[in-house]
Amino acid sequence: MSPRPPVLPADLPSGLFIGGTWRDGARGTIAVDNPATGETIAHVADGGVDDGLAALEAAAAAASAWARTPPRERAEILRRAFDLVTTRADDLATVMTLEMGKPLAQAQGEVTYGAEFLRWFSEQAAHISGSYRPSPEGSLRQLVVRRPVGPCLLITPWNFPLAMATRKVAPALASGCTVVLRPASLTPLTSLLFVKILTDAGVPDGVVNVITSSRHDVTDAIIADPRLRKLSFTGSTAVGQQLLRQAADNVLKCSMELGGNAPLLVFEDADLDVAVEGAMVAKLRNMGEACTAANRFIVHADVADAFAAGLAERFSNQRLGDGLDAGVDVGPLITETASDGVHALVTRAVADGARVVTGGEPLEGPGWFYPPTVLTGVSHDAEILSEEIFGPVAPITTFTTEAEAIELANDTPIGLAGYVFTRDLDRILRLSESLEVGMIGANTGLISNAAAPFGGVKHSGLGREGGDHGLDEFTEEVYVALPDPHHPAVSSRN
Ligand SMILES: NC(=O)c1ccc[n+]([C@@H]2O[C@H](COP(=O)([O-])OP(=O)(O)OC[C@H]3O[C@@H](n4cnc5c(N)ncnc54)[C@H](O)[C@@H]3O)[C@@H](O)[C@H]2O)c1
Ligand SMILES: O=CCCC(=O)O
Repeated sequence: MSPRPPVLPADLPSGLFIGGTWRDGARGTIAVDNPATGETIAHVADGGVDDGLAALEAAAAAASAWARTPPRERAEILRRAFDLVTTRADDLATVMTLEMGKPLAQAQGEVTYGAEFLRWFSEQAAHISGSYRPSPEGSLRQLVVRRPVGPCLLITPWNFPLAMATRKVAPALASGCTVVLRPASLTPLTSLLFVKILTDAGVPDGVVNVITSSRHDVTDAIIADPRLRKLSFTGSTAVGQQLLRQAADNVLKCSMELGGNAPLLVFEDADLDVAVEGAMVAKLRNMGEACTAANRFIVHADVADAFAAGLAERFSNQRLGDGLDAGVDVGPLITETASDGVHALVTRAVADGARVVTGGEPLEGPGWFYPPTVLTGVSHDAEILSEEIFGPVAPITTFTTEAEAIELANDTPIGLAGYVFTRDLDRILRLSESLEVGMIGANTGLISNAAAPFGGVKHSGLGREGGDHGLDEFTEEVYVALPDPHHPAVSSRN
C-alpha cells in the first residue's frame, strides 16, 4: 500500500473485498488521479479474472443464507448503513471530490442523495409481497411469491461514485441478493469506503464483494458464469449494448441505466428566471457530467435572446477551481480526453455557424478545466445536438410551435430525461405524453430522488432504479398453481 495524502480517511481500503477479506489484486495496482491537479492520490488493487471469479464464488456461497435472512434484519442493516454513511458524509465527500473533481458542496449533496437509497430500500425490504387469487374459471388457486434473483454483478460509472453504487447495492441487499460490485477504475475509492461502511453496518461476509480492475476481462468472465443471475449496469449506451449482447448468452436478468441527451424546452410563456435557474442546475450539476444533464436547449424564438443572455450572465459568474477550495462552483472534467472531447464538439459547432456567448476555451492546466459555455445560433442538425456533451456547454437552438419543439426533442435514439419550462399545466400534461423520455422535470432542473423511478426509454436503457418498483429489478416471481380446495376431488381427501 502506498502512503496517502493525510486528507484521505485512515481506514480507506485499497484492496479487493472478497468473501469478507480485503486482498491484493492479481495484476498489481491501479493509480487513482485527482482531476484538479493531475496528481496520483492513491493506488488500489488491480483485480484479474481469477479474483473476479473468486468474488462471484463468495457471492454464490453467501446467497442462500442471505436470501433467508429475515427481511427485518436486512432492513436494519441497511438502516445502519444509512446512518453510518450520513455520519461519515465528510469523509465520503472528500474522497469523492479528490478522485472525481466535483465541488465539495456537490459531493456532500451526492452523499445525501446516495444515502437516501439505503434508507428508502431499508423501508422497502420488509414489504416484499406476493399474491393469492382464484384463477378466472375457478379450477386453481394461484399463489405468486417473490424471491431474490440470485448473485448480481453491479457495474458503476465514475460520475456519481457513491449514488450509482447505493442505487444498486441497496435494492439488491433489500431483496436478498448478494453482489459483486465493480466500480469504475477512475473512481474506485468512494466505493471502497462505502463497502467498508457496509461491513461496519453488519453486512455478512460474502454478501457484498468488490473488484477494482483496469480491464474488462474480469467482468466478461463473471457475465459468462452460470452462477451469475443478474447484471445491473450504469454507463454509456455503447457499453450497455455490448453487455446486453454478452448477457444474452447466459440469459441474465438485466437493468441498464444508459446515456442521456436531454432536451430542455423553454416556451414563450415560461417564467424566464425559473427557466434560467432550472437550466443552471440541469446543466452545471456535476460540471455537466450527468446522464440527466440538459444537452439540447430548445428555446422559443421570442424568448431565446433573453434566455441566452440570462444564462450566459450566470455562467460567466461561476467560479472554476479545485473542488476542495471554498467557493468553487465548477470543478474539473474527469480526464484530459474528456476535456478535449468537449472542446472538439464546441469547435465544430462554431465552425458550423454557432456563436460563443461565454466560455468556449479550455483553461490552462494543471487539471482539466472547461468553462461554462453558452452557444447560440446552433442549427437543428448540428452534431453537438446529437452527441452527449458530458461537459458544461449549453447549445441553444430555437423553435416556433409546440409541435416543432416536440419533434426536435424526440429527434434522437436517446430517451433518458427532459426538462420543460412553461406556465401552462395543460401543456406540461401534453408533453408528459409526447416526449420520448423516462423522466421529465417540469419547471425544475433537478429530478433525481430515491423515491422516484429513475430510468430511460429507447436507447437510454431498461428497467428503473429507486421508486416503488426498484426491488422488482432484483426479484423474480414464482407462481405456484394449487387445485381449487372446494373441488370434490380435493375436499373428499380431507
Ligand atoms: N442512466 C443513468 O442512470 C446513468 C448514470 C450515470 C452515467 N450514465 C452514463 O454513463 C456514461 C458516462 O460514464 P462512463 O464514461 O463511465 O461510461 P462507460 O460506459 O464508459 O463506463 C461505465 C462503467 O462500465 C465499465 N466498462 C466500460 N466498458 C466495459 C466493458 N466492455 N465491460 C465491462 N465494463 C465496462 C467502466 O469501467 C465503468 O465502470 C454517460 O453516457 C452517462 O450518460 C448513465
Ligand atoms: O449521471 C447520471 C445519474 C444522475 C442522477 O442520478 O442524478
